[in-house]
Amino acid sequence: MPTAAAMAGSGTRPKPVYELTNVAKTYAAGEVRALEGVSLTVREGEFHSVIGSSGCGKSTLLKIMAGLTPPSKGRVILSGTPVTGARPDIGMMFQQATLFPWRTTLQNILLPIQIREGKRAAAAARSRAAALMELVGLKGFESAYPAQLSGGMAQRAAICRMLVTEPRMLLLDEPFSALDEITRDFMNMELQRICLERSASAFLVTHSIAEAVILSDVVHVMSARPGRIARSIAIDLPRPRTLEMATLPAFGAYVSEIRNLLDKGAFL
Ligand SMILES: Nc1ncnc2c1ncn2[C@@H]1O[C@H](COP(=O)(O)OP(=O)(O)OP(=O)(O)O)[C@@H](O)[C@H]1O
Repeated sequence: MPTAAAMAGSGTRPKPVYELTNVAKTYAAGEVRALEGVSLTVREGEFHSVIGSSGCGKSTLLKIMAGLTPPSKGRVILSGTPVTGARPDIGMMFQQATLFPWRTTLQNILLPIQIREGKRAAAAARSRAAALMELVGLKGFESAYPAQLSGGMAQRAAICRMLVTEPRMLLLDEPFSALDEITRDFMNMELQRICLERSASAFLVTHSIAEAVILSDVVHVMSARPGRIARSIAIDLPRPRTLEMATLPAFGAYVSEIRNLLDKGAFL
């Protein structure tokens, strides 16, 4: 399968999904400049990551893209229309699974549909939710409560909840950072598989350079506050990516390039 970077070079570029132009954000009546002049384009089926030092504005960027907070300046377009609030075509996932403890796993997964379309629509989506649970290895846990799930299983349930509305765009804020390394690697490969199967686009906030490189078509390196995109690096490794690719010289070269940029952070 050609990489997104290779497709970009061949002139058959997929359509833009997200287009951010000169996005800026200030907090505290302009006292805190969190983001400045952020412009980027995520195309159909592409996986992008953003990496940068703590407090450089990564989560702020994701919240703006999700329509959870407005930019102070600039434009955010998703599938041709401005993002002005929460949208059904966006799926989000955070560091904590935040499942409701009094609802079963299946009921938690169906919740976004119940909230948006009511109980009848949620009931009609049960078989879709069950298929998703099978896809992520949760078959048989439909009636289990969150307290009966391991951390990895709870995150898998959160993936199902994110996907049940069939979003084309996934926004991910360090979704697996609370998991142990082995589970995290496994979940990242699952995430890739799901994105490839559904041609979904994704935008991931991470602190892990290796995670960003193994998953992404493009890694955006942010400068220290106010966060700007210092460099966008196209990762030209074939898909599907495998964990073994971390031993390739090209992988090591990307990791070193990003680490060097981050080390110079304040001067970018
Ligand atoms: N609601 C808010 N009010 C005031 N300042 C805020 C608010 N939210 C974020 N900030 C500030 O904006 C800056 C960017 O915050 P943000 O959470 O986006 O950074 P981050 O890169 O995601 O950090 P981390 O990697 O530590 O999670 C920080 O200096 C933070 O203190």
